[in-house]
Amino acid sequence: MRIAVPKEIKNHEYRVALTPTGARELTGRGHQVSVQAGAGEGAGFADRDYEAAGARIEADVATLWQDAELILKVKEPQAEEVARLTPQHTLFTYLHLAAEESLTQGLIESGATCIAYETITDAKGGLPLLAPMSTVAGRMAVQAGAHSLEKAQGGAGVLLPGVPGVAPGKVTVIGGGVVGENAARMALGLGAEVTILDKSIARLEVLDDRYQGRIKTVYSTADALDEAARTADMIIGAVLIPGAAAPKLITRAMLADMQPGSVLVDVAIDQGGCFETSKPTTHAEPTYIVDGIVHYCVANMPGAVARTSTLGLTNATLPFVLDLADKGWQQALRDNPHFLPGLNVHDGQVTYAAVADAFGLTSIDPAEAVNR
Ligand SMILES: NC(=O)C1=CN([C@@H]2O[C@H](COP(=O)(O)OP(=O)(O)OC[C@H]3O[C@@H](n4cnc5c(N)ncnc54)[C@H](O)[C@@H]3O)[C@@H](O)[C@H]2O)C=CC1
Ligand SMILES: CC(=O)C(=O)O
Ligand SMILES: [Mg+2]
Repeated sequence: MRIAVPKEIKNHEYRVALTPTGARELTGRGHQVSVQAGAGEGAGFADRDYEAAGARIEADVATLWQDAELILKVKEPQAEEVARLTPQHTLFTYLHLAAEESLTQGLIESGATCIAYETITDAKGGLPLLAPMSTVAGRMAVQAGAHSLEKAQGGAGVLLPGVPGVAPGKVTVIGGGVVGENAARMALGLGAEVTILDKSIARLEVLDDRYQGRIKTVYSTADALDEAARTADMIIGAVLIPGAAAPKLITRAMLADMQPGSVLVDVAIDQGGCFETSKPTTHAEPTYIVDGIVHYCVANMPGAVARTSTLGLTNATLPFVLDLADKGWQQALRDNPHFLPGLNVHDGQVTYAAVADAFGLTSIDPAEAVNR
């Protein structure tokens, strides 16, 4: 198979979808790997490292895309990348389509086969290609939020651990999955008072057992959200309904109940965000203020720690990449029921129901697409 690895072009995105180690696995099986010149630089991989792994370096981005069958990326395609997609391409990357109607439309019109990392499942009910980046983003959320609490950033001037004689700051995490647990762990490590809200009792049981009362667990209701708004110095949004647009859990009206200079960190922004006042920001300008509340809404948080993130992400994606290369997308998805829900768009049709629902489109069953 002819495989292409473009250089990521989203703002301050330094990850790359394939390491030289991964390239060596692919070329060793007889596949042709072309890597855009400089694609690995931000993650610490030089062109010569890919060449040593048997890959070709391609300087011309148009040629790279035109020659490829399988395109490996990290972030959802940007407009100029969507324009390069054709029916010959299988695209494997994060897509987060429910948050972006124009991207969804662009992929439909491209005719390409588009498989999302974030909707692939595992036998334990998890999302194994989202989890490593959720771990990174959860861990970063507290450091981003703590910085945002400083006065120079518009924050309330609260130091999360407090000092002897001064109580620690309060952090509430909404959604106790991978992002939420990792954020809570970091906040706990900093000495903050930490509460996790979740709709899943089973998940709250796991967290309660794991942290033995050091983290408060609360069933997520409108009352619990009101209480969080009134009391928390920092609220971290970490909910997910796989593939779907995030529910808006903190409304603009609720900002009036928050202490001025409190911080909202919306990690769920890649699925549209779980605060009404959230809008995607970039690492170049990560925060903005609404009604005195600092908002941090970077949609590619792991891109800032590209070395760690690239290694973590590609450990998880490589087995799926090898399957796509060896078998082609149809057979690979037919053979693995957990790979199948990764298919989001094929041949002009949406194949993931929650994405279609977000925009009032119709979808077809991915099983129908792979058996055509
Ligand atoms: N901004 C960024 O750079 C990144 C964002 N993310 C995003 O973070 C979000 C969370 O991801 P994960 O932690 O991996 O998901 P997860 O599936 O592990 O956890 C989500 C949790 O939210 C809970 N939940 C769902 N609806 C809820 C509600 N109404 N109230 C309270 N809890 C609710 C679920 O029960 C689950 O425990 C996703 O949107 C993901 O795409 C992940 C990585 C990077
Ligand atoms: C999951 C995601 O959006 C990211 O890693 O950028
Ligand atoms: Mg996005």
